[in-house]
Amino acid sequence: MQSKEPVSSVRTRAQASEMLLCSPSTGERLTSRVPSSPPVCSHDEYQTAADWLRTHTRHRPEVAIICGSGLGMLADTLGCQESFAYSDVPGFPQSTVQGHAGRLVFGVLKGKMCVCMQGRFHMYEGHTLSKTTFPVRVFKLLGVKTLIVTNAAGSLADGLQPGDIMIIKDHINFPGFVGLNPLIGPNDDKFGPRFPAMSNCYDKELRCLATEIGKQLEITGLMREGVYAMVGGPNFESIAEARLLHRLGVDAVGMSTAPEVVVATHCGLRVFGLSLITNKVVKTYEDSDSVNHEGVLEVSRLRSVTVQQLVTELIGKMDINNNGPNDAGTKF
Ligand SMILES: O=P(O)(O)O[C@@H]1C[C@H](O)[C@@H](CO)O1
Ligand SMILES: Nc1nc2[nH]cnc2c(=O)[nH]1
Repeated sequence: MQSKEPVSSVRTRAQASEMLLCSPSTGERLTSRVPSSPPVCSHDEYQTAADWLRTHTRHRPEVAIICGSGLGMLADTLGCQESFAYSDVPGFPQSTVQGHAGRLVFGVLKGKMCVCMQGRFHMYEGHTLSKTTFPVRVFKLLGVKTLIVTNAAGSLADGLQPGDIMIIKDHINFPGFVGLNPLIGPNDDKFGPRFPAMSNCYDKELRCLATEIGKQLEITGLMREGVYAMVGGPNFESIAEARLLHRLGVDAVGMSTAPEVVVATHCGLRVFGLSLITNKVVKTYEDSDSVNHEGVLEVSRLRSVTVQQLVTELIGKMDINNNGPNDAGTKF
């Protein structure tokens, strides 16, 4: 049977989800956004941000770096710096988490033009996934070829200790399993295909190069490859959740990265990712330890120089013209 509701009063999905966030008694809005994928950003919004940045800096970055919790000091090592507060860049959301400064820093590292996000956006902050990953598409429009993602994560693997560096070999995007994927919504063909493969999303050559650099820096004892799983957060894992993740073969768990990597892979960027292990995830009821964000930031800061050295050497040695297996040719 056809609905008799006039067209003007038919609610869009976005409007309906907004209504669910209103107080039933007063109609007052309880929160501004839910982390459901739509509404998505338009191509014009990415383009506006990229154009704004192009007119405000002469830097033309080839490599983009997203700094994880407490790892933002990497941006301070860029030469010939120019930086912008996220609040000044059209369309950029704001960072709300301690340890994420909220600055976009352009500069040169080992002769390569880079742009570094001193602070990322997380789904649990209330950003839509489209906004969470907004900078990645802006970087693509700016001409970036390689994305480096770093994060702080808790370890489930017995061999990974706080202070260790896990090169991300693959990820499990748990929010994606329940429909929280940044690519949901109309596909923007200018960025990539409707159904992108994710089987090569962490570039093998860059992973091997990082392992070689680890040997030169004499930090192989701290390094190994592993699988990162993204959960929604903001709470850390219950013991039953930790055990589940462990049984599923997850080596490290965090609250970011996977959406950025999905969007980067979709638009043909070559990706390298690493997790700094900041804590062991509690897996037994006898263990009285408990994780907190301050502890995460403390370990990140203690290891940030080592992470900086590894990333800097990687950038210096990477072949910028090799776009990896996901590149289907630039469309811009
Ligand atoms: O931005 P990342 O993934 O490094 O941040 C991790 C996950 C949470 O945001 C926070 C928890 O301490 O650190
Ligand atoms: N989900 C999750 N994120 C983290 N980020 C840093 N440590 C952790 C952790 O133990 N769990």
